[in-house]
Amino acid sequence: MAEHAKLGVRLNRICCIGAGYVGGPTMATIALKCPQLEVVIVDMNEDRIKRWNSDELPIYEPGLMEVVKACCGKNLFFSTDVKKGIEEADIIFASVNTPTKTQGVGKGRAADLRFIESVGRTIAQYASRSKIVIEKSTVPIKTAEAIARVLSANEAAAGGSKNFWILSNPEFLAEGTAMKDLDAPDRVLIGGQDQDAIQVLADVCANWVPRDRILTTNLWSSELSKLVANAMLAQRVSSINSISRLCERTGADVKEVARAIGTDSRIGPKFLNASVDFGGSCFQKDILNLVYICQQFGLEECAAYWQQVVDMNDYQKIAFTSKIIQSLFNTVTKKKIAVLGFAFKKDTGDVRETPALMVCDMLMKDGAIVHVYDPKVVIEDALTEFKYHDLEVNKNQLIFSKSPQEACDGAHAIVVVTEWDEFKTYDYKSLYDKMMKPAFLFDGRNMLDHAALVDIGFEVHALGKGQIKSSGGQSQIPDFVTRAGSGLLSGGYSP
Ligand SMILES: NC(=O)c1ccc[n+]([C@@H]2O[C@H](COP(=O)([O-])OP(=O)(O)OC[C@H]3O[C@@H](n4cnc5c(N)ncnc54)[C@H](O)[C@@H]3O)[C@@H](O)[C@H]2O)c1
Ligand SMILES: O=c1ccn([C@@H]2O[C@H](COP(=O)(O)OP(=O)(O)O[C@H]3O[C@H](CO)[C@@H](O)[C@H](O)[C@H]3O)[C@@H](O)[C@H]2O)c(=O)[nH]1
Repeated sequence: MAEHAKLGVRLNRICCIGAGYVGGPTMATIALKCPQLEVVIVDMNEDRIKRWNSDELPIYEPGLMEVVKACCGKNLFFSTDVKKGIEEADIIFASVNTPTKTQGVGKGRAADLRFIESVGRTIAQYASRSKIVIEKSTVPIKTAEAIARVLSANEAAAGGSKNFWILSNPEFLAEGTAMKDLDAPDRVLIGGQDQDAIQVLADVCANWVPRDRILTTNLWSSELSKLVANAMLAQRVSSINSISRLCERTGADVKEVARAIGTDSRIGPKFLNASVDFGGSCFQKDILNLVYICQQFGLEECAAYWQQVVDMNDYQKIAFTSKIIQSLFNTVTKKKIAVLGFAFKKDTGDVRETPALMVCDMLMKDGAIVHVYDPKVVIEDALTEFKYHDLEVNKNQLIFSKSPQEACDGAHAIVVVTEWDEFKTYDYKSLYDKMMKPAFLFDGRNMLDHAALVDIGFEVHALGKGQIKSSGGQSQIPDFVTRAGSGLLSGGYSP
């Protein structure tokens, strides 16, 4: 069994604690790229492990099934036996969830570190040799110190002499493109205090990642960089979303503005798509975490700066949904509304912090009957997310449809929340024919051909655009309505 000459750790067996959206794809990629290594992913969630070992993986990610199929049972294993996983591997990744605290000190902002702490304690309990422990989870700065203290205190109490080298190796994959991101990452970041331990992980990654893309830093820079990367990305979305509101008031088109500014190489074109909001399990939680850390260090102005990114995100969802209600003559009571897409972005079934949640909730609170169609999301996951946010769902008001036709049939409006590619391919004429009139369409992703939809007869509202005209340049709203300005029945229509 290969052993590191200086550290004395065995190099051919990796264990990952946490078989979620990160642990699963990340370790499957290591198994594929490093056939000489054995990779074991352990999780306390039995159902999740059962699904990883089946043909129905617990998460949907393009390309993931192929990699799991290629490696599972050869050098990739999924198990609930955490003890054995820890005992047998000397390189251990912690890829457990780090959600926002929902109670106590720091409630609603600080990261809940109980899962990461429990990993430290479990390693302390079962480790019979020295180990390299790698933080894969996104954690607040200085978490490595906490893990090190848990491990060393237990080791001292047991009178042992094992070493634990803690590394930070944050993950930058995005859902929906995880396998591509892992295959060709912009960079791999490794933070640590011991250069030999850093080299062990760098050598694993160098099996497929060019060395110049493997960045090494001290522990604290690495931990903080992950939070900052997410904060900067989310900040771009909030910035363009704030401009989308201004565009709607002024007649500028947010897509044109994004293109105009994005061609400046200093700004760049990515992450400038206006949307209903940035969703997902990471952005909000990580910014709130950053806000909390700034506050902990007395940096109130810095905290307020980043808090505004989250506040803008909340405002955008409310503004988008309010516009739907206003446009539908200020009431959606008993009206069928078709919501296309429930996932927080395309190519995933993940609904954590999806904007669809607040959009549906606001519509239902106003009395609407919401019919959702999403190609991947299952209703149980959606209901769990409503519950997690303490949002009540009347089951007669939230229906998951099996097809877009079923969702749109008899609806007053279509609301596009997720940018699934298939939404571009629908026959909107036949959907329109079966809808109530006027038939409204709200494009929360600016992804459809708006002029063509106006040609069909839809009244189209797109994020960050003023009044949408037909392909022949005709206005879609009768003159007397636009002249009447923002009266209630005109739906508060802006130019
Ligand atoms: N989801 C993403 O796209 C993404 C990307 C980059 C980083 N991250 C970060 O990675 C971490 C994991 O995220 P995720 O989305 O994979 O979470 P997840 O909830 O999908 O998976 C975490 C898993 O850890 C398991 N777990 C928790 N404590 C455990 C313990 N003590 N022993 C065994 N299993 C345990 C849970 O049962 C769960 O299955 C988070 O810190 C997150 O912020 C997530
Ligand atoms: O121009 C844009 C880009 C994104 N979004 C939205 O922003 C959210 C997040 O999108 P994305 O970043 O693509 O997906 P995530 O899977 O949340 O990935 C982010 O969060 C991960 C977890 O930390 C990081 O690893 C990734 O690097 C980071 O991109 C989604 O709702 C997107 O629809 C926009 O509205 N407009």
